[in-house]
Amino acid sequence: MQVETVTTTPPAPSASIPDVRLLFREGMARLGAAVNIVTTDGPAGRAGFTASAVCSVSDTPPTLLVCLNRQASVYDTFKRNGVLCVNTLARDHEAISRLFGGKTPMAERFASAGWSTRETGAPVLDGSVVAFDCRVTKVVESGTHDVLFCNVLSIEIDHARDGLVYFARRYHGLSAG
Ligand SMILES: NC(=O)c1ccc[n+]([C@@H]2O[C@H](COP(=O)([O-])OP(=O)(O)OC[C@H]3O[C@@H](n4cnc5c(N)ncnc54)[C@H](O)[C@@H]3O)[C@@H](O)[C@H]2O)c1
Ligand SMILES: Cc1cc2c(cc1C)N(C[C@H](O)[C@H](O)[C@H](O)COP(=O)(O)O)c1[nH]c(=O)[nH]c(=O)c1N2
Repeated sequence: MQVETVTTTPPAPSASIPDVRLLFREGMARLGAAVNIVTTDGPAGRAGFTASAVCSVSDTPPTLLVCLNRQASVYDTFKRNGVLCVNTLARDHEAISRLFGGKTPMAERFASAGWSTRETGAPVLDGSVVAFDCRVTKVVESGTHDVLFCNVLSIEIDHARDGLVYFARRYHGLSAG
């Protein structure tokens, strides 16, 4: 896999940083976001985690980004495989979001649902609202996270599925109709 990596310098440690961190999280808790299971498979094996830090970058070429904490257990697997699928969750997917967002063993996470594959081999979740099958083309390190820029190779949409958002540290359903 050939990816460009850009590194930013983190701010110098300061006694006030823990307060800023808590305030930042408090603020971000009020910025509602779709919930996704981001998966990968390949030479490094299969892995997946719950992610709300996912967003559109460009439609030409179709590009989205995913922010992944470098301390996450799945980090090395994603880094080595270089492919991923963003599976956007539906209203009835709260339990699987909790499984992939906790310290659950990987086999148990994947045993909880049905999966298929498209171009990259990354697992596509049965019943997702939309699934974006992607190749990672660029990685930017920023603070505790890597920002993964992803070229979207194929998209599967289910227009009938209700959505799921995470707001104020709770899950909320969204009507599709
Ligand atoms: N972007 C992320 O890495 C991210 C996002 C959501 C939740 N989480 C993790 O899930 C757990 C529960 O989160 P919660 O939302 O219920 O409460 P929380 O108070 O830990 O987080 C509130 C909000 O802050 C942001 N946030 C949390 N941790 C972050 C991190 N390490 N880096 C950047 N942004 C972060 C997210 O937008 C989150 O919804 C925590 O362990 C949290 O770290 C991580
Ligand atoms: C609603 C919600 C949203 C997110 C997360 C959690 C939850 C509950 N987590 C945390 C991530 O899912 C978690 O670190 C791992 O799946 C479990 O940790 P380990 O895999 O055991 O390290 C998370 N992590 C991350 O690196 N980027 C993200 O965007 C998010 N978003």
